[in-house]
Amino acid sequence: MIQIIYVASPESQQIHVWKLDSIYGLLELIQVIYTHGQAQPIAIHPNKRFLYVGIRPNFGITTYRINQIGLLADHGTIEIFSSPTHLISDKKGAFLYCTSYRNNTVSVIPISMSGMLLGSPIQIIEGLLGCHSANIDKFKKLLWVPCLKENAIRLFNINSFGMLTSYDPSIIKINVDSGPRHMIFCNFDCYAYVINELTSTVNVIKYNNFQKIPSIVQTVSIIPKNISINRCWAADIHITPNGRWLYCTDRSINIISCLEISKKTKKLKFVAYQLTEEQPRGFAIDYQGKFLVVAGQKSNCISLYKIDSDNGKLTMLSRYSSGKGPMWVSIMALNCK
Ligand SMILES: O=C1O[C@H](COP(=O)(O)O)[C@@H](O)[C@H](O)[C@H]1O
Repeated sequence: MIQIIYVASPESQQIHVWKLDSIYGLLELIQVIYTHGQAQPIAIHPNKRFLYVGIRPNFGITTYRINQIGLLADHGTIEIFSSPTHLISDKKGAFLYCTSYRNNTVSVIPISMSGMLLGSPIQIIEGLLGCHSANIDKFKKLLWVPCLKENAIRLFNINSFGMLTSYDPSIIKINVDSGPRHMIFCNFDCYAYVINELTSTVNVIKYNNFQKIPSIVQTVSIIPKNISINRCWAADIHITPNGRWLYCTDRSINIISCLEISKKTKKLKFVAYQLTEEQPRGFAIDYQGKFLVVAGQKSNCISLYKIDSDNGKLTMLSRYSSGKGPMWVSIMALNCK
């Protein structure tokens, strides 16, 4: 399995394309792209032939064609009306959802059969205060939008035209002053994990396809007990494909924390932490759950770690300079669906 890592660096307006050598635990730089502005959020089409990146200050989304070895070719940029913070496509790759923290909006952008973005958004949901990401659950029917400034997750039905309508209930309240930011879903059961930027905690949420009200079943800190912290500043959250290990970053003390997901209850237990790159805003886990790549927005480097599948511990394998202000990491396996 050949895996390619894409790292967006807004300050140097670059995307660095790395090839993972899983035998020797190394990354090989195979391409550097100069973007049409400060590149931040990345999303990859489910067919793995297109990569989308949000740019600013001239708000836009650039489409790159991905060739058979993972290299990118510019396929044009559409203008959008808000600062892109997060991108995600629906599971069929027919619609792209662009979340804007600064403009409090989620925009719905249609994707053509060929993977090109079809111009202006067909819908813009406004008034989502500090919305930081848009996430689609395992039933592929709901869009979950953590709104940092509302301490809530807004829920939307995704209809067959990709358009959004308020779900009932329309909102999941999170603890006051938490600042929900990013989230991830368990692949095997109806559980969601939300990282809260302002308290560096994770909420475990149980949901169901027919049960209307998702419920918070646990809130756990990602900060080690032996570390005193003046300010919480959590960022990203990801789970290994086997659903056993959950990782989160905090940018104030530059750590990656590992929490174990109980097979039975799906609740979390803090296991270990790893000092890492300075201001680790984005990271990704590879398709086999063996490697983790984290970007340091202030260190201008990325680190490659090996994941110990038995205890979740991380071992640093190698480290690389990767643009200026690297902050988004996406990993794609070239030859697997
Ligand atoms: O995590 C954060 O993200 C927000 C939104 O990112 P942006 O680049 O779209 O503004 C950022 O404003 C905030 O400072 C940071 O903590």
